[in-house]
Amino acid sequence: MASWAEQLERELSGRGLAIAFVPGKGRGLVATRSFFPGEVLICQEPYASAPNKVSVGSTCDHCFASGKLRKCSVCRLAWYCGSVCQKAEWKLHQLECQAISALTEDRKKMLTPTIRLMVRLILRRKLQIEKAIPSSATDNYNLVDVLESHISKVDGKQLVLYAQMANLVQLVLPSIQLDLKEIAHTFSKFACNAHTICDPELRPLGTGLFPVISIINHSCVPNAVLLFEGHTAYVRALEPLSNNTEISISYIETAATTIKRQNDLKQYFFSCSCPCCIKDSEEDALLEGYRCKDTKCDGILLPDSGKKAYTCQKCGICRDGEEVKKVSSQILLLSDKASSLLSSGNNSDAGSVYKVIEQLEQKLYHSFSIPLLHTREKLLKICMDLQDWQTSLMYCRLTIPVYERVYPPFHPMIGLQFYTCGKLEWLLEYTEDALKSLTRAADVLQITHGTKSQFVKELFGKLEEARAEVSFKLSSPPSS
Ligand SMILES: C[S@@+](CC[C@H](N)C(=O)[O-])C[C@H]1O[C@@H](n2cnc3c(N)ncnc32)[C@H](O)[C@@H]1O
Repeated sequence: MASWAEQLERELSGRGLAIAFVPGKGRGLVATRSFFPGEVLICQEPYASAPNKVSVGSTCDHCFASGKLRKCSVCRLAWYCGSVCQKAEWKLHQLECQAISALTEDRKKMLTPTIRLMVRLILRRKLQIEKAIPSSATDNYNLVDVLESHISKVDGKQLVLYAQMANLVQLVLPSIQLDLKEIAHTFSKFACNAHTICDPELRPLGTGLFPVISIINHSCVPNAVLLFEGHTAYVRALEPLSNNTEISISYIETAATTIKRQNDLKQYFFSCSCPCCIKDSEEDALLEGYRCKDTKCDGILLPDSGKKAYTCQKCGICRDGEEVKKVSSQILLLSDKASSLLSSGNNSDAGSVYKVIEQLEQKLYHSFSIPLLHTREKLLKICMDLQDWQTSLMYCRLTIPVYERVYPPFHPMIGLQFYTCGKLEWLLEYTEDALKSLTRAADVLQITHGTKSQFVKELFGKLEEARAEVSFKLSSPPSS
């Protein structure tokens, strides 16, 4: 019988994929035929998954769907959207349920999503070993066994934490004799291999381990994107891929300076050398850059030594370092106030403070700067929550040119922002604008999310409605 590795190789080859050793990166996934933009390269259900804290009770433990859910009456921790999911999880949850129910209330509180992910992983492996549930070429523990862990590079403090977490897992599963060192090692694998399961609008729902998808390496300018339908992970091509191309996805938020991106990648123990990370720092200066004193100039400022002054790289005008420092500290002070208002649920007052911050940031930063973008994103969310559609639309429109600058053309964030813009325009009866925005959204999202997803089908429906409305308006005689 073929080994699990040969079976996996065969399975991948049938899909036009192969595992290759990529210098400096370890294993990687490579295309062995061409793929078109939007084509699914690979899809996989999680080997193990767990909802995050916010999603418990609002997301089905099995399929990650939201809606009306029913709680497991025994452990009172697991939630399911219906009997199909409850049945699909039953053999695993039965063991999990017994373990959780035996815990004291204090211990139950220690069941973080990561601990639960580990418990479910161990139980799944046990059930597969006992052949109580099936395994396959892409669904077996051997794939988890060979995942990169970087355990030798993990610092002492983190190792202690992993050891404590392993002890806790043993307390949850007292009937299974665990190798605590191996469990700590597996926690380290989670850190560089687990993926955040998101809904179609990229809101995080939980964490999952998808061991075949984990073979895909990172790039800040990826040629593929990982998204989810329910709990199933889909990797789609973002551009035409030819034979022998290494497939890459992004592990992090890429709308950030190189320093920030490299910092976010630290948990994966590598330094990215993608084209975006090795090019000169002009783009970085723009992303975190201050604006020129001349409001008509769109130049970027670079600091002189000692940051006593900042000089515009376009017109040469200088901005005083002290003035920049003063505005920056005003913003910092207000940001603390705004975020504490926001976390106490006072959206209206938080919105007022963020509006002041946005005004100050407009004076300080270049219009493409990331801090200004983030403030406008917060204001968009707050105004949407307050149902202030007109102001929401204003902030949404302001973010789009920045998104188009900082993300590649087929990035889900661009599609989603056009979608939000289109829905707001539709609501405010700017029908022609809505049609344009929804069309732009559909162009991007049918590549990133696929034409068959419910989310894109709904978008197509709205687009049809907007098209019909615009052509009706054009064909109706103007009222006298
Ligand atoms: C999710 S795994 C990807 C598969 C991995 N290469 C393997 O051999 O199993 C993440 C790990 O792959 C490596 N990696 C991913 N992207 C990389 C890149 N762009 N450059 C160097 N190493 C990378 C790092 O070791 C990282 O911790």
